[in-house]
Amino acid sequence: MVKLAVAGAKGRMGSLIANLALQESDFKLVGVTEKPDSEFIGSEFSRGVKFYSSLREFEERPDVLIDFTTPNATLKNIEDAKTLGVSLVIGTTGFSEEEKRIIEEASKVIPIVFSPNMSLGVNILFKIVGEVTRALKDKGYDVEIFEIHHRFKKDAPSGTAVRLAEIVAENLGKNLEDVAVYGRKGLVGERKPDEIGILSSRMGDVVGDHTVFFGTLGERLELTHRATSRETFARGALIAAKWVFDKKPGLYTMFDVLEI
Ligand SMILES: NC(=O)C1=CN([C@@H]2O[C@H](COP(=O)(O)OP(=O)(O)OC[C@H]3O[C@@H](n4cnc5c(N)ncnc54)[C@H](OP(=O)(O)O)[C@@H]3O)[C@@H](O)[C@H]2O)C=CC1
Ligand SMILES: O=C(O)C1=N[C@H](C(=O)O)C[C@H](O)C1
Repeated sequence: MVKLAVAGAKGRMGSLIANLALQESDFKLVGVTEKPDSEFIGSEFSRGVKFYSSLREFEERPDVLIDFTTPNATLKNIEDAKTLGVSLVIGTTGFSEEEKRIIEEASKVIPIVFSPNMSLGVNILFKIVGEVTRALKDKGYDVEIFEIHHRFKKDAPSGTAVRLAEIVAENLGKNLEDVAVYGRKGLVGERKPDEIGILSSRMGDVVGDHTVFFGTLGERLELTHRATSRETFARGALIAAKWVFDKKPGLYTMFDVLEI
């Protein structure tokens, strides 16, 4: 049985993950967290499980912490997880390059699964996009990435769109920041052949749509993933928690977890 902690348990993802974990006999939910100034600290989440302000306050040490919060909160949790020897599943997005390096450093001490998207479908999309990019390289195809999310999302572009753009750039032998174009406005001139366009929309309750376009003169190929329920991410995070708890320190992705 995996002793589990869930960060940000009042949030859209945190609450779903914690509630699903309570229904699974493979997990014992030993506590959940919210912001230190939250009115819920000290109160009951469900079935005797308490809200804590940090991992350090837990009465029972968890094996794994699942974190879908904000970059600042995740960085704090990483420090506590390193001190206490707790494995991590990080689904939070919106990290700077410097913050990603901190996660990489921490993975020398504890095992970390870090993925901007825990759904099987998107991880298959990551694979396919790499393959298609290699197949169409130097054949005159423009690559553009579109993403749509709900109006409450704080970071843009989505972590998934950034990862898709990185995969395209890696497979074209480019450095993403040299070729990325984040939206367009004004007299921007003709599209350069090696640009990777990344466009974000926010509306209503869209759970998460991602499309990678490969367009040339006379045709375009569109690879789309649409999430219709957050359960797909939450179930992926729980699979990752079961997988990571007895692993050696290292930085892992859902490719490792799902063996794809
Ligand atoms: N990898 C994946 O598959 C997926 C990743 N995500 C990512 O997960 C993150 C969270 O998304 P979502 O659940 O929609 O966001 P929410 O805003 O609904 O949830 C985040 C929760 O974390 C809480 N929080 C903030 N600071 C702390 C802290 N210091 N300690 C504990 N809790 C804290 C927030 O509290 P408060 O509201 O009071 O600030 C909130 O309850 C985003 O980065 C999102 O992009 C989302 C879906 C799938
Ligand atoms: O904030 C969200 O909701 C989501 N965020 C992730 C991202 O930024 O890629 C994954 C998913 O699309 C939902």
